[in-house]
Amino acid sequence: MTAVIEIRGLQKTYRRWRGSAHHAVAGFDMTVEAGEVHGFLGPNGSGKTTTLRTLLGLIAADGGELRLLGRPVPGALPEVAREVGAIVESPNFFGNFTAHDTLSLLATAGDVPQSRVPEVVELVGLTGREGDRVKTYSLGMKQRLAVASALLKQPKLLILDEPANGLDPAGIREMRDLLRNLAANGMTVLLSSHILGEVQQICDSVTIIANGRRVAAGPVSDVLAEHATAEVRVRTESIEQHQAAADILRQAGASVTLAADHLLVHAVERPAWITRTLALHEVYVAELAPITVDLESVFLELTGVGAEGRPRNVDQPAPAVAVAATTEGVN
Ligand SMILES: Nc1ncnc2c1ncn2[C@@H]1O[C@H](COP(=O)(O)OP(=O)(O)OP(=O)(O)O)[C@@H](O)[C@H]1O
Repeated sequence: MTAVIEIRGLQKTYRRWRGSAHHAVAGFDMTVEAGEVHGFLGPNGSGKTTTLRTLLGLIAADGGELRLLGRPVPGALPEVAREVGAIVESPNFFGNFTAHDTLSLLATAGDVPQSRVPEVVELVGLTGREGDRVKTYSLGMKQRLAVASALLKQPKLLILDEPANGLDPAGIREMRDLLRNLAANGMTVLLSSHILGEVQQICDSVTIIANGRRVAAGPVSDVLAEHATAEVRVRTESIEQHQAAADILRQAGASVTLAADHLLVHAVERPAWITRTLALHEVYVAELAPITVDLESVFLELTGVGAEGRPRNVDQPAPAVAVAATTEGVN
């Protein structure tokens, strides 16, 4: 596979009021392969927008290497910009314009043939509503119009910062279908998001960031498997047997927690072993349920902050301290 986005050792420091330096991104790596939908996750203030803005040349990095579609940026941005569609800041559309007027104007400004307008309207599912004024649109429709505007130039890569922000469940679902549809047509999508259930459903792979450092990366299934707890919830035929069952399993070498109405057996490789071990003592299992791990619990575990104020888990070595802070961040 070919990497469409490569970030190595990215550093960005903002100079704050009274001159204190804030390392918003402190040596960060990310790789997005062609054709995948990649989720970029992190808590508020972890450095997602800073990373995306640096990648798009909207602010300058203080260190590290960035490549888009194999070309170094910001140097090659003039050549690759046409192949990258991005919505990093919420776009403001004129409420009195229709979606068609809006896209037509953007097509003219971007030197894109007008024939592309109905194509993108269809791609984002606005066909039939393109003649309505934007001020009559729901938030979800405005987001889809934003995606349509980013698709005008037929980019190979689409970068979206929090595309589902503020959307209701129906809007989130529409956005999910839209992104999956784009990916099915060969587009690479990078989306930053807080909506972890959605990311788990849409994305092939993820990068998780906390305090400007990467804490996990890889295919969603691998990240989940790495952090799977391999716990099994067990209920026996009668609740009175739970203490006896816990004793049997402990004697056989398992680690067991006794809860009010079930047992939790930790680090189990083969749940069938529990059934067999208990049956040998004539204790029969009524429920045997492996506890599944979801992206939300992994995210909370990985981005949790330890006593010293740093993320508990960082999967990259500590970088050299960022070079002198730039001035974009003065506020
Ligand atoms: N222009 C700026 N000047 C100073 N500090 C900034 C500036 N922009 C961002 N920061 C700080 O850098 C850190 C990273 O911010 P960033 O916006 O990249 O995070 P984020 O992960 O996108 O957060 P959110 O999910 O809330 O949008 C935060 O502590 C933020 O306060």
